[in-house]
Amino acid sequence: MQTAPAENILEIENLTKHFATSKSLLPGSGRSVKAVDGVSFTVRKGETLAIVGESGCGKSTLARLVLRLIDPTGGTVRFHGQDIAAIPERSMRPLRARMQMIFQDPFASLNPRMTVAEILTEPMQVHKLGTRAQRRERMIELLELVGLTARHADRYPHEFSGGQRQRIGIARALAAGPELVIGDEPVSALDVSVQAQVINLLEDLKQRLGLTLVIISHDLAVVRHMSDRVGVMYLGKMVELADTQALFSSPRHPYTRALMSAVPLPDPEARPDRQLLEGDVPSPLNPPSGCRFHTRCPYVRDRCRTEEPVMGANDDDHGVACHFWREIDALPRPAAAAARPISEAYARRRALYMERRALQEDAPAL
Ligand SMILES: Nc1ncnc2c1ncn2[C@@H]1O[C@H](COP(=O)(O)OP(=O)(O)OP(=O)(O)O)[C@@H](O)[C@H]1O
Repeated sequence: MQTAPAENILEIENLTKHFATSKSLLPGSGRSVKAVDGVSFTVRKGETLAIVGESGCGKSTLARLVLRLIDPTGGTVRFHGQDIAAIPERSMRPLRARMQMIFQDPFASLNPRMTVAEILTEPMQVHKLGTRAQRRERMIELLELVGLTARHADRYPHEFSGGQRQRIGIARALAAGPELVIGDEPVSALDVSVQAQVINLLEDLKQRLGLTLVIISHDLAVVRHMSDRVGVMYLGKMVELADTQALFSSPRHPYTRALMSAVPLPDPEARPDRQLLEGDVPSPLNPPSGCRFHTRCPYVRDRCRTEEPVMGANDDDHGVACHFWREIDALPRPAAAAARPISEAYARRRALYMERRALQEDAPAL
């Protein structure tokens, strides 16, 4: 018996955002920041999809485009089949309740002049949900859902710790009952000891409320722990998309391979063959021709300089935008951090680290 394929909650096709620079306003100058440049992928109902990549590769812009917080330059974003990139703002309003965002910085994203009760009831008011009494009741429910209590309702954001503020940010995102939640670096501003608690909370809420999550992160450990699938971005392009297990055990794109081998491990002697990327990420104002990664790729060939590789879904659902990934895959693999068998020493230190993290003690750096 065949199982039905998972329903797609989002279908993103050829999504593009070029930001005009002051120079590009001059006719014919053509200078714009190609922040997101022809990205296509789907998000399946109930999954956690992570988007990873270095700073400036376009992750946050992608998140904002998906929620239509900014308008795309081109492409489509279909939410349950409806292209939200094309509809007027007024038609977007009811959809906003169904798609919400958790921001990176819980210090900046909560209005310091509002009480927690006001912060959490505001989205319900905006979306005209329930009576005043029902909203108050729901606000208390939300607090309890994220591990706070009714006692916290009349306090102001500055009275909370970073972790508690992020819990309030999560409760606010859940207030209008969304199906899709996008977390833009949801734990990267938090202390390591608090990160694990917030990650666990997000996973628990996802299960209990049947949410679909998209997590934007540069932290491969967070991504590996939380996600079902991972998309890797480089300079405005998606270069690889695969199940988390497949991506970490056999990364195909030279960029993904390098990204993973750059993850620091506790035992430096265990990784003499670490593959470091040379040079800086080129400017998105003037990205390289052909494959955008060719200027830093250790396997570059002539074709890469002129012809752009396109990511097609392969038979096993592991997409990669590289002309030569098959040949590269057949070469001896540089020890990708996540792919190598974990040594006993590393496993012991990792277990100790996780234990301390759970106990909220000062954890030694990994
Ligand atoms: N409003 C804007 N105007 C002009 N350029 C922008 C704007 N927003 C983002 N950019 C540029 O677009 C590119 C992608 O930025 P984005 O914030 O999406 O990257 P990111 O991967 O999320 O990086 P980070 O992790 O540092 O936030 C960067 O070069 C950035 O400078």
